[in-house]
Amino acid sequence: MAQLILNHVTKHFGGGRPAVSDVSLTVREGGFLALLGPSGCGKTTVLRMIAGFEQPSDGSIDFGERRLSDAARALPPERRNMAMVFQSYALWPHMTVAENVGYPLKVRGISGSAWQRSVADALALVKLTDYADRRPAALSGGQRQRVALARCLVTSPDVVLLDEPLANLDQHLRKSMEETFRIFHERSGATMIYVTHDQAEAMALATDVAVMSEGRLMQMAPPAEIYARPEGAVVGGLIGRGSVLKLAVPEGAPRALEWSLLRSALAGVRMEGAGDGAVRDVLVRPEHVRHDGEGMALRVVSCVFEGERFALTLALPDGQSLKAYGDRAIMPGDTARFVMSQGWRL
Ligand SMILES: Nc1ncnc2c1ncn2[C@@H]1O[C@H](COP(=O)(O)OP(=O)(O)OP(=O)(O)O)[C@@H](O)[C@H]1O
Repeated sequence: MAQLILNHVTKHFGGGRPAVSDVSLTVREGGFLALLGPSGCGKTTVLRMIAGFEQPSDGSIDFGERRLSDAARALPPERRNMAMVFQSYALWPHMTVAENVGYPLKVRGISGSAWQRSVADALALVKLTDYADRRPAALSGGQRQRVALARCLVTSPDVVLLDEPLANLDQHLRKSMEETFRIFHERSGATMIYVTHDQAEAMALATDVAVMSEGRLMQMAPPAEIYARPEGAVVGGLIGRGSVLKLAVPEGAPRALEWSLLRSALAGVRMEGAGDGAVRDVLVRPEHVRHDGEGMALRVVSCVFEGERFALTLALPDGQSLKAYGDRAIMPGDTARFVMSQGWRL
């Protein structure tokens, strides 16, 4: 096993902005990297370059000491010991579950009891032992995705690439599949790279989260770190459900902002050192906004019951919108007092 290293990787498909622009990152050995970002930001292109389906226009991709590709040459996909799981599962409809799972072994000339054993182990891991003789058409979406995972497991890949593998499943199934992915990752020891639109999924599964925007890597960090200390408005707006506010914050203020400072900024008080151009992006998490008699009076725009709490949208004096969580309903249109216990300067 080794680290997967992308070194200043760029991909042009011709004309206009590159699909991927100067991306450098290292996936730790056995790590689980979630690649997150809005549609068209280049996530799939990064994955396809790692798999070997696309070649970088510039930069290089290494696995440990081994050069996988650069602009001059590229190792073909079948010589990378990687496996890719797609949104569409890509199962053979005429083969049984066991035959689908064992197909990559057959291609490698493995048969007989070695074949049986590997297929049985892989099916056991994804809890599909009893489904070995079924055809894919007789399986649910989640079961099909587990067959695709088992098929990728039999070859003991160094790297598993997953392109939105849960996109076609309902919310409940996604949760249980997350657990399957976690077990799969632990047992296989493979490095996993997971492309998703869904930040909650990324946070739940990954050891590291990389956020891309317009072909560029904006930030890469462990989930708790990227949540607590996002860099810039794109990452701040994408990770979690916070509000990115435009506030006049004094030059030299700390990144973590306390209520006293936030209150002055909200009240439009000109602070020492805050010139006209000192409006900055400040992230405020809904869990840091609480109903408090000592707080600032804000108008409630909406109040939605989410089961374990109420999700509120509040209007700041200057019209900006702020999300908050509460433990009781407040009528839209009413005014209540709120404190923001902390903010984060992006
Ligand atoms: N084969 C191709 N030829 C030309 N342009 C391409 C090709 N593949 C991707 N692109 C362009 O590269 C950009 C990045 O695409 P990519 O599929 O990597 O984004 P993505 O982040 O995976 O998006 P999504 O989340 O919608 O799948 C897009 O503008 C896309 O149109």
